[in-house]
Amino acid sequence: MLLFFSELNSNTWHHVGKGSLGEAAEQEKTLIGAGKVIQKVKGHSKLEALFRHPLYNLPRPEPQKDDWLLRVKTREDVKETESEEEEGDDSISISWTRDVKTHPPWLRFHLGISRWELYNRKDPNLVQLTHSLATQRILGAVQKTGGTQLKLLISFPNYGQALLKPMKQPRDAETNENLFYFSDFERHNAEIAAFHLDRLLGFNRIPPVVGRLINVTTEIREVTTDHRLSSTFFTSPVGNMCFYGLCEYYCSTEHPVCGQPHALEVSLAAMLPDLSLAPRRSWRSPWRRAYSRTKLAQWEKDPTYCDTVKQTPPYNQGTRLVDLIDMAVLDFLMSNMDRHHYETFEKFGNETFLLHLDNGRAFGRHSRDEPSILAPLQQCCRIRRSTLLRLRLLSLPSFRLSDVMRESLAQDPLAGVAPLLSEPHLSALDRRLASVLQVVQACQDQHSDVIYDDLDEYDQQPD
Ligand SMILES: Nc1ncnc2c1ncn2[C@@H]1O[C@H](COP(=O)(O)OP(=O)(O)OP(=O)(O)O)[C@@H](O)[C@H]1O
Ligand SMILES: [Mn+2]
Repeated sequence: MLLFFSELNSNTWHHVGKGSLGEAAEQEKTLIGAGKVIQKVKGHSKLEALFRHPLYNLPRPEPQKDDWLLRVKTREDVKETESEEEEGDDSISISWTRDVKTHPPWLRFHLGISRWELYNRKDPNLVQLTHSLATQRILGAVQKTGGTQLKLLISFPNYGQALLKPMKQPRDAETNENLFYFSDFERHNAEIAAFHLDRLLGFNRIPPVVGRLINVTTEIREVTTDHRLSSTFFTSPVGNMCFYGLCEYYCSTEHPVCGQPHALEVSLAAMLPDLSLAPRRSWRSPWRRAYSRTKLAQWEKDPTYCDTVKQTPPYNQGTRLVDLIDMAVLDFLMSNMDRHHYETFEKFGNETFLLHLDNGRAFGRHSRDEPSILAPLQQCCRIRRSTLLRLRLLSLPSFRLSDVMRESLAQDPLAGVAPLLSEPHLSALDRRLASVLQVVQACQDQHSDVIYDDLDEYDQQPD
C-alpha cells in the first residue's frame, strides 16, 4: 500500500494515469448515442471498480464504545429506567429486541452512525434502508417545521420516518440567472444527487436519500392529519392535484406542487435519530454568504480571512478546517451556494465529521461555475490528502466522476422515470473537478503545507 499511495502522489502520477489505466478506459468507454446512455459495457462497472480501489477501502480502527452515536440499552439499563419512571405504558408494543436481526433498517442505520461517518458504504443495510423508503406504505405525512421551504415528515409502518421534498420545477430547468442564490427553489433531484456525490467522494456525511413516485392524493392528502396542510390542496385548471402547504417561501397558490394528475416525484431522506436521543449542534459557516442583494460577507472582502479562521476555535485544531474544505469541494462540484450552517452530533464534541444536510439548492445551473464556493480551499490552501487523491482518481478516464455519478444515480428508483441529472449537469462535474485540482496545484506552487496528511498511518503499515 505504501507504494501505491506514493505513486498516486508523485509527479509521474499523471503519466501512470494515461498509461495502463487510460488504455483500459478507452476500450471500455461509456457509449452514448441517440440520447441513450448505456451504463455498463459487458458487465464492467466503473462504479464498482472505484469502490474496490484502496482509497475507498482504507482500514479503519474498529470504533470504540464512545465512537458510536447510540447503543442499544442493556437489560440492566432498562430495569433502571423502569424503576425510575412510572409504569403502565400501554401505548405501543415494539417487536424488536437487542438482536440486530429484529431491527428495522432505519434503526440499524441509526445504530451504525459513528464519530467518523454517518454510514459504512459497505453495510448491506443501506440497500435495505433505501428500498424500504422507496416502497413502504406511507402511513402519515405532516409538514416539517423549521427551514424556509415546504417539506413533509413521512412516517412508515415500521416506525421509520423520512424527510420529503417534492419536485417543484421540471428536471431540466436551469435556475434563472437573475435569481439570487437565496431565492432559488429547492430541487428534489439535488437532494438525491448530493447523497450520491458525497458517497462517491468517500465522505459518507449525507443521510441516504432516495427518489419515489408518489400519489399525491392517496399517499398525502388522504393520510395526512395535518389540517393546515390539507387545507392547501386544490385541483388545478387542467385537473392535476396540487397543494402548497404553509412555509416562509413559495408556499402559495402561485407556487403549487402538482401531481400529474396524481403522480409526483419526491425525494425521501432517511431521518437522523431524534434530537432528544442524539442532540446536534448547528455551526454557522465562516464562509457564510451575506444573504443580501447588496452586502458582501467579510471573507469576500478580506484575502487574508483564512488566517483569522485558522486561529479561531474549533478551526485551530484537529480536522475541522479540512472538514470544512471537504464540504466546500462538495458544494463547488454541485454548485451549492446555500451552505450557511452545518451540523455535528453533540456527543462527539469537536472530534467528528460534519453533517452535510440540506442540499436542495445544489445542481441549479450547469452552464456556469461559481468559483467563490471554493473560497475556503483557495484562501486556506489546505486539503486532506485522502480527499485530494480521490479527486485525482475521479479525474481519470477509468473512474471519471461524471461516469460513476451517472452509474450511481441509475440505481435510484426515479432513474426509471428520467435520469436524475441531465448530461450537461454531469459534464459540469468533470469541468468543476478539473478546477478544484487546478486550485490545489496553484496552492502547491506557492505553499509547502497544502496537504493535510491523514494517510500517514497507512503508509507506515507494511504491505
Ligand atoms: N435527514 C434529516 N434528518 C433529520 N433532520 C434533518 C434531516 N435533514 C434536515 N434536517 C433538519 O431539518 C432542518 C431543515 O431542513 P432543510 O435545511 O433541508 O430545510 P430548508 O427549508 O432548506 O431550511 P433552510 O431554509 O434553513 O435552509 C435542517 O436544519 C436540519 O436540522
Ligand atoms: Mn435550505
